[in-house]
Amino acid sequence: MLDRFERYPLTFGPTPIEKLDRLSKNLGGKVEIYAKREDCNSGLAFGGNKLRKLEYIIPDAIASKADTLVSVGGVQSNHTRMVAAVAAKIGMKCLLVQESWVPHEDAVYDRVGNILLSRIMGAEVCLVDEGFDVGIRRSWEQALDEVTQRGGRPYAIPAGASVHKYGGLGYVGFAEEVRVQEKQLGFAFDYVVVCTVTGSTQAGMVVGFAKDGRQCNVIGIDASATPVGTKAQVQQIARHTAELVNLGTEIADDDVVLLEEYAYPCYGIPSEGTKDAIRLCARLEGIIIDPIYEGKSMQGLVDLTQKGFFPDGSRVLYAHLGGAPAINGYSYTFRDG
Ligand SMILES: Cc1ncc(COP(=O)(O)O)c(CNC2(C(=O)O)CC2)c1O
Repeated sequence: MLDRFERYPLTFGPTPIEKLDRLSKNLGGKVEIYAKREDCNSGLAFGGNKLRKLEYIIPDAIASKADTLVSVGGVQSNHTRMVAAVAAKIGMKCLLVQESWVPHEDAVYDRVGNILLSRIMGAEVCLVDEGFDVGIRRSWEQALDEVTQRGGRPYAIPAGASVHKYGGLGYVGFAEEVRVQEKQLGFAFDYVVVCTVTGSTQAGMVVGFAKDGRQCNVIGIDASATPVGTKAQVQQIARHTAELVNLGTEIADDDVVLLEEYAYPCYGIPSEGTKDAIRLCARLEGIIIDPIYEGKSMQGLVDLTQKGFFPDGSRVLYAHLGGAPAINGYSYTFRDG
């Protein structure tokens, strides 16, 4: 599906799929839970899902003769950390807008984790007091202008690299990769569970799995707490990406399955259920997930399994998209473990 698109290698290659035996057993043993470890996909600054997306965006950045990657996220954005890492790797400058997306309680929230890593990697980090939104940000547009006014040549990467014209391609590739691994495993997964915020991860999966009719088996767990806007963005990106790769079939609104009930209390703040899911995953599988994103998709996976959403015998693939560094901004939240 992606043969005609240039890919700039930023990852180690196919990410491993591992069976989560202890978690599966703890949840009743009727559903087989596996994880695809996108969090271990690269040596670039702890990796994660944005690098799979950026592999299809960076060729365009290089071809445009840009000298500065410009992007945006919350203070503990994984996306901006990965943009900083890629800029360092390919020898470009990096300007990051970090907005106040999270009403955090931790005194060191803007000094540890992802934002610390971005600073160490040499990105210019601008804290902007603007609230959360998955769409195009005025602060980011102003940053693009700023680079131009300085005589630089900016390359625009929107939040999560999602509404970028190539933003969905990486996770079309994810689906292609899973199909190859399924042949090796000798079975096909019945469901894929994925965290959704700016939308191109799920959108790419929907398009990629539409190739074999499994688009509705991609279960998006909303972590934006703005589900109407996020779902619309996933649908828009999926339709655009389907055209780009000549899918040959329409992506219908209902092809995007987005569950809203685990995003509470708001973007970036974990509920007790989220914190329990983080502890369960850590204590049963030694796998670290974060309070902003994967903690909420794991909360969804646990709850859905416990209430019988997946028929007995289902094989469920949990996409671990990364995000662990952000947990350092939640030390107060987890002060009791
Ligand atoms: C670890 C992790 N898991 C899932 C997601 C959601 O992916 P999408 O934005 O493609 O829907 C992010 C995104 N993070 C954003 C960021 O700024 O880091 C784009 C919001 C993520 O980092």
